[in-house]
Amino acid sequence: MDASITRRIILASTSPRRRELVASLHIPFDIVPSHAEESTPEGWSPDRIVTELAKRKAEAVYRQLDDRDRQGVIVGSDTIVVRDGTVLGKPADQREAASMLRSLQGRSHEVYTGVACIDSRTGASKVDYRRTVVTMRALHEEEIEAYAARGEGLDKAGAYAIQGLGATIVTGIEGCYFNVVGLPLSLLAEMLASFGIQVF
Ligand SMILES: Cc1cn([C@H]2C[C@H](O)[C@@H](COP(=O)(O)OP(=O)(O)OP(=O)(O)O)O2)c(=O)[nH]c1=O
Repeated sequence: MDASITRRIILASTSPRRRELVASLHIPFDIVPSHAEESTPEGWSPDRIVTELAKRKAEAVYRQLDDRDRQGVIVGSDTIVVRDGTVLGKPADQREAASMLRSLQGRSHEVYTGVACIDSRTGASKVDYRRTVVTMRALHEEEIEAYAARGEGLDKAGAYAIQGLGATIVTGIEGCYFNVVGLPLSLLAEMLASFGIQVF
Protein backbone atom coordinates (compact mmCIF):
# COMPACT_ATOMS: atom_id res chain seq x y z
CA MET A 1 0.00 0.00 0.00
CA ASP A 2 1.21 3.51 -0.78
CA ALA A 3 2.08 5.10 2.57
CA SER A 4 1.44 8.60 1.18
CA ILE A 5 -2.31 7.84 0.90
CA THR A 6 -2.85 7.15 4.59
CA ARG A 7 -0.45 9.60 6.19
CA ARG A 8 -1.70 12.96 7.45
CA ILE A 9 -0.09 16.17 8.55
CA ILE A 10 -0.67 17.20 12.16
CA LEU A 11 -0.05 20.94 12.22
CA ALA A 12 1.18 22.07 15.65
CA SER A 13 0.05 25.67 15.20
CA THR A 14 -2.61 28.25 15.98
CA SER A 15 -1.54 30.43 13.06
CA PRO A 16 -4.27 30.96 10.44
CA ARG A 17 -1.52 31.67 7.86
CA ARG A 18 0.13 28.30 8.47
CA ARG A 19 -3.27 26.61 8.27
CA GLU A 20 -3.93 28.19 4.85
CA LEU A 21 -0.47 27.31 3.56
CA VAL A 22 -0.75 23.69 4.66
CA ALA A 23 -4.26 23.50 3.13
CA SER A 24 -2.75 24.58 -0.20
CA LEU A 25 -0.78 21.29 -0.31
CA HIS A 26 -4.05 19.27 -0.60
CA ILE A 27 -2.87 16.69 1.90
CA PRO A 28 -5.26 15.75 4.73
CA PHE A 29 -4.32 17.55 7.93
CA ASP A 30 -5.42 18.18 11.49
CA ILE A 31 -4.65 21.14 13.70
CA VAL A 32 -3.38 20.57 17.22
CA PRO A 33 -2.28 23.79 18.97
CA SER A 34 0.95 23.23 20.85
CA HIS A 35 1.19 25.89 23.61
CA ALA A 36 4.95 25.39 23.88
CA GLU A 37 7.11 27.72 25.95
CA GLU A 38 8.64 30.28 23.55
CA SER A 39 11.42 31.97 25.51
CA THR A 40 15.07 31.34 24.57
CA PRO A 41 18.36 32.28 26.26
CA GLU A 42 20.12 35.54 25.33
CA GLY A 43 22.75 35.17 22.65
CA TRP A 44 21.24 32.33 20.65
CA SER A 45 21.68 32.73 16.89
CA PRO A 46 18.49 33.30 14.82
CA ASP A 47 18.70 29.85 13.21
CA ARG A 48 19.10 28.22 16.62
CA ILE A 49 16.07 30.11 17.97
CA VAL A 50 13.71 29.16 15.14
CA THR A 51 14.84 25.54 14.88
CA GLU A 52 14.62 25.04 18.64
CA LEU A 53 11.16 26.67 18.88
CA ALA A 54 9.84 24.75 15.88
CA LYS A 55 11.05 21.56 17.58
CA ARG A 56 9.47 22.50 20.90
CA LYS A 57 6.10 23.13 19.22
CA ALA A 58 6.18 19.79 17.37
CA GLU A 59 7.42 17.86 20.44
CA ALA A 60 4.69 19.34 22.66
CA VAL A 61 2.08 17.94 20.27
CA TYR A 62 3.92 14.62 19.90
CA ARG A 63 3.68 14.15 23.68
CA GLN A 64 -0.07 14.75 23.76
CA LEU A 65 -1.06 12.41 20.90
CA ASP A 66 -2.90 9.20 21.62
CA ASP A 67 -2.69 5.97 19.67
CA ARG A 68 -5.41 6.99 17.21
CA ASP A 69 -3.09 9.70 15.88
CA ARG A 70 -0.16 7.47 14.98
CA GLN A 71 -0.48 7.95 11.21
CA GLY A 72 0.72 11.50 11.07
CA VAL A 73 3.71 13.72 10.58
CA ILE A 74 3.67 16.54 13.11
CA VAL A 75 4.79 19.91 11.76
CA GLY A 76 5.90 22.73 14.04
CA SER A 77 7.17 26.09 12.85
CA ASP A 78 8.49 29.39 14.19
CA THR A 79 9.18 32.74 12.53
CA ILE A 80 11.28 35.69 13.69
CA VAL A 81 12.45 38.94 12.12
CA VAL A 82 16.10 39.93 12.59
CA ARG A 83 17.40 43.48 12.14
CA ASP A 84 21.17 43.93 12.55
CA GLY A 85 21.30 40.88 14.80
CA THR A 86 18.38 42.06 16.96
CA VAL A 87 15.50 39.61 17.11
CA LEU A 88 11.98 41.00 16.69
CA GLY A 89 9.07 38.76 17.61
CA LYS A 90 5.43 39.83 17.73
CA PRO A 91 4.78 43.33 19.10
CA ALA A 92 3.04 43.51 22.47
CA ASP A 93 0.80 46.40 21.36
CA GLN A 94 0.30 49.14 18.76
CA ARG A 95 3.01 51.33 20.26
CA GLU A 96 5.60 48.55 19.99
CA ALA A 97 4.37 47.75 16.49
CA ALA A 98 5.08 51.36 15.45
CA SER A 99 8.50 51.22 17.05
CA MET A 100 9.37 47.98 15.19
CA LEU A 101 8.24 49.50 11.88
CA ARG A 102 10.31 52.62 12.57
CA SER A 103 13.38 50.39 12.94
CA LEU A 104 12.63 48.32 9.81
CA GLN A 105 11.66 51.06 7.32
CA GLY A 106 14.08 52.20 4.60
CA ARG A 107 16.33 49.17 4.79
CA SER A 108 16.61 45.38 4.63
CA HIS A 109 16.11 42.82 7.38
CA GLU A 110 16.02 39.04 7.59
CA VAL A 111 13.14 36.67 8.27
CA TYR A 112 13.96 33.22 9.64
CA THR A 113 11.47 30.36 9.84
CA GLY A 114 12.29 27.02 11.43
CA VAL A 115 10.34 23.89 10.50
CA ALA A 116 10.33 20.68 12.55
CA CYS A 117 8.73 17.39 11.49
CA ILE A 118 8.19 14.40 13.78
CA ASP A 119 6.91 11.03 12.60
CA SER A 120 4.14 10.31 15.11
CA ARG A 121 4.65 6.56 14.61
CA THR A 122 8.39 6.27 15.16
CA GLY A 123 9.35 9.56 16.82
CA ALA A 124 11.94 10.18 14.07
CA SER A 125 12.43 13.89 13.55
CA LYS A 126 13.98 16.47 11.24
CA VAL A 127 14.44 20.19 11.65
CA ASP A 128 15.64 22.87 9.25
CA TYR A 129 15.14 26.56 8.52
CA ARG A 130 15.09 29.13 5.73
CA ARG A 131 16.21 32.75 5.67
CA THR A 132 14.67 35.45 3.48
CA VAL A 133 15.91 39.03 3.10
CA VAL A 134 13.09 41.60 2.96
CA THR A 135 13.52 45.24 1.94
CA MET A 136 11.03 47.86 3.11
CA ARG A 137 10.72 51.34 1.62
CA ALA A 138 11.24 54.44 3.74
CA LEU A 139 8.10 55.39 5.68
CA HIS A 140 6.98 58.77 7.03
CA GLU A 141 6.03 58.89 10.69
CA GLU A 142 2.33 59.32 9.74
CA GLU A 143 2.52 56.17 7.57
CA ILE A 144 4.08 54.21 10.42
CA GLU A 145 1.34 55.29 12.83
CA ALA A 146 -1.41 54.64 10.26
CA TYR A 147 -0.11 51.17 9.36
CA ALA A 148 0.35 50.17 13.01
CA ALA A 149 -3.22 51.37 13.72
CA ARG A 150 -4.60 49.03 11.03
CA GLY A 151 -3.66 46.20 13.39
CA GLU A 152 -2.75 43.56 10.80
CA GLY A 153 0.83 43.40 12.08
CA LEU A 154 -0.07 42.95 15.74
CA ASP A 155 0.09 39.14 15.74
CA LYS A 156 3.04 38.98 13.37
CA ALA A 157 6.80 38.94 13.83
CA GLY A 158 8.22 42.37 12.93
CA ALA A 159 4.74 43.99 13.10
CA TYR A 160 3.92 43.73 9.38
CA ALA A 161 2.15 41.28 7.09
CA ILE A 162 3.74 40.84 3.67
CA GLN A 163 0.56 39.02 2.62
CA GLY A 164 -1.62 42.01 3.59
CA LEU A 165 -1.28 45.78 3.24
CA GLY A 166 2.34 45.24 4.23
CA ALA A 167 2.85 44.20 0.60
CA THR A 168 2.64 47.89 -0.32
CA ILE A 169 5.68 48.80 1.80
CA VAL A 170 7.88 45.83 0.85
CA THR A 171 9.95 46.71 -2.21
CA GLY A 172 11.77 43.42 -2.62
CA ILE A 173 12.60 40.03 -1.20
CA GLU A 174 15.45 37.61 -1.70
CA GLY A 175 14.54 34.03 -0.86
CA CYS A 176 11.30 32.17 -0.21
CA TYR A 177 8.15 34.34 0.07
CA PHE A 178 6.30 31.67 2.07
CA ASN A 179 9.13 31.69 4.59
CA VAL A 180 8.10 35.28 5.43
CA VAL A 181 4.44 34.29 5.85
CA GLY A 182 5.49 31.59 8.32
CA LEU A 183 5.91 28.30 6.46
CA PRO A 184 8.45 27.77 3.64
CA LEU A 185 6.48 25.34 1.47
CA SER A 186 9.38 24.14 -0.66
CA LEU A 187 11.32 23.19 2.48
CA LEU A 188 8.24 21.59 4.04
CA ALA A 189 7.54 19.52 0.89
CA GLU A 190 11.15 18.31 0.88
CA MET A 191 10.92 17.32 4.56
CA LEU A 192 7.52 15.62 4.14
CA ALA A 193 8.88 13.58 1.22
CA SER A 194 11.54 12.16 3.53
CA PHE A 195 8.67 10.94 5.77
CA GLY A 196 6.86 9.31 2.84
CA ILE A 197 4.38 12.11 2.12
CA GLN A 198 4.58 13.21 -1.52
CA VAL A 199 2.86 16.48 -2.42
CA PHE A 200 2.55 15.39 -6.05
C1 LIG B 1 7.02 38.90 8.83
C2 LIG B 1 5.69 38.21 8.82
C3 LIG B 1 5.32 37.31 9.84
N1 LIG B 1 4.10 36.68 9.80
C4 LIG B 1 3.67 35.76 10.87
C5 LIG B 1 4.05 34.31 10.68
C6 LIG B 1 3.85 33.74 12.07
O1 LIG B 1 2.51 33.24 12.18
C7 LIG B 1 4.01 34.95 12.98
C8 LIG B 1 5.18 34.77 13.93
O2 LIG B 1 4.76 34.09 15.06
P1 LIG B 1 5.13 32.59 15.45
O3 LIG B 1 5.45 32.59 16.91
O4 LIG B 1 6.14 32.03 14.49
O5 LIG B 1 3.79 31.77 15.18
P2 LIG B 1 2.31 31.97 15.74
O6 LIG B 1 2.34 32.33 17.20
O7 LIG B 1 1.58 32.91 14.82
O8 LIG B 1 1.66 30.55 15.56
P3 LIG B 1 2.06 29.11 16.22
O9 LIG B 1 3.21 29.33 17.18
O10 LIG B 1 0.83 28.64 16.92
O11 LIG B 1 2.44 28.26 15.05
O12 LIG B 1 4.23 36.07 12.13
C9 LIG B 1 3.22 36.92 8.75
O13 LIG B 1 2.12 36.33 8.73
N2 LIG B 1 3.57 37.79 7.76
C10 LIG B 1 4.76 38.45 7.75
O14 LIG B 1 5.02 39.23 6.79
